[in-house]
Amino acid sequence: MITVDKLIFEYPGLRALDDVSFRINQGSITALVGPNGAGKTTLLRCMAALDRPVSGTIAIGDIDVLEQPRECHRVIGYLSDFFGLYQRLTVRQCLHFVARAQGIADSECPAAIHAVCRRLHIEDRLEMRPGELSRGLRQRVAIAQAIIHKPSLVLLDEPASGLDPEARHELAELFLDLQRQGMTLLVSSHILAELEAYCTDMLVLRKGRLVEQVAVKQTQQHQSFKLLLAQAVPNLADILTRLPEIELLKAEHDRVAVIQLSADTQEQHAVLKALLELNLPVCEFAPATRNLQDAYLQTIRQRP
Ligand SMILES: Nc1ncnc2c1ncn2[C@@H]1O[C@H](COP(=O)(O)OP(=O)(O)OP(=O)(O)O)[C@@H](O)[C@H]1O
Repeated sequence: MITVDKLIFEYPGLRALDDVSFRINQGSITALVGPNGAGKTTLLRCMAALDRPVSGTIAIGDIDVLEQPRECHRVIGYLSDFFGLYQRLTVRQCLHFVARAQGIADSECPAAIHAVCRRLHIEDRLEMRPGELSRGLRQRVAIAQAIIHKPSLVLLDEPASGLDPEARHELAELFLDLQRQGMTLLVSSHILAELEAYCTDMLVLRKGRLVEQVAVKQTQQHQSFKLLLAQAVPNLADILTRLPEIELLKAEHDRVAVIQLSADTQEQHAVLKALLELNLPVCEFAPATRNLQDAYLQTIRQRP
């Protein structure tokens, strides 16, 4: 569990983080979103023990980040929004340097480099210098540097910026792979459409304040379904609320509804059968995915 409590950070004359509190579950992938200047980079830097807040606490498991910055660096991986790579070193030398700096024994470095390069599909670039690589490959080397010591929490600031759609897709796959290995990820990004593919949670920052924390993925026991009728049926909401297996979340114009059902597919089939037996002209009955971009825009517009 990562806990941030009542965090305040100030640059001279500017409060960049104002009483920010949240919790992140282990094994989650959380999107950190918000308009330019909202405080995302500042928050990530504080969590990485690179900047010191005025007040508040940050805990990564049982490590107090402000009190134990060195211990914190051992368990986190951090990718800065404007990362740099040593231009005169080869990829292998860059990774060896970072591995040693992270305290990996010299004799264990080749195995650590091999493992991380295999995961990031850059094994064939080890003897090249960063200047000879495309932006997407340089990004991979930078991520390899950030995770070579197998951190439990990875903080990534705008990792997808400047990447083409294919590279962004591969990045999403990589994040899911890291999650499967047991890592927790906090990813700041403006590309909301893609965050949806891998995020379990979303934190929305605005003007230094946390305005929303959303669980993006549905719970295991229940699933939201969208129901669309070919034509309107009077009192649709009343008809649906009478069915015991359904929890009505939303009904509009007697024609569209969002309902919550059991995640059990047999029970979902039984509900569809019951709807048809009521002679409802169902033309769409499908899982309703929560649109991250809509949720974000709604949040940002709602708050003054
Ligand atoms: N070194 C600094 N000195 C003074 N003010 C700063 C400094 N760095 C950031 N700020 C200000 O702090 C606020 C938060 O900046 P931050 O970079 O954390 O936002 P952000 O959400 O990451 O923005 P973006 O999406 O544009 O990267 C902004 O108003 C910014 O101008």
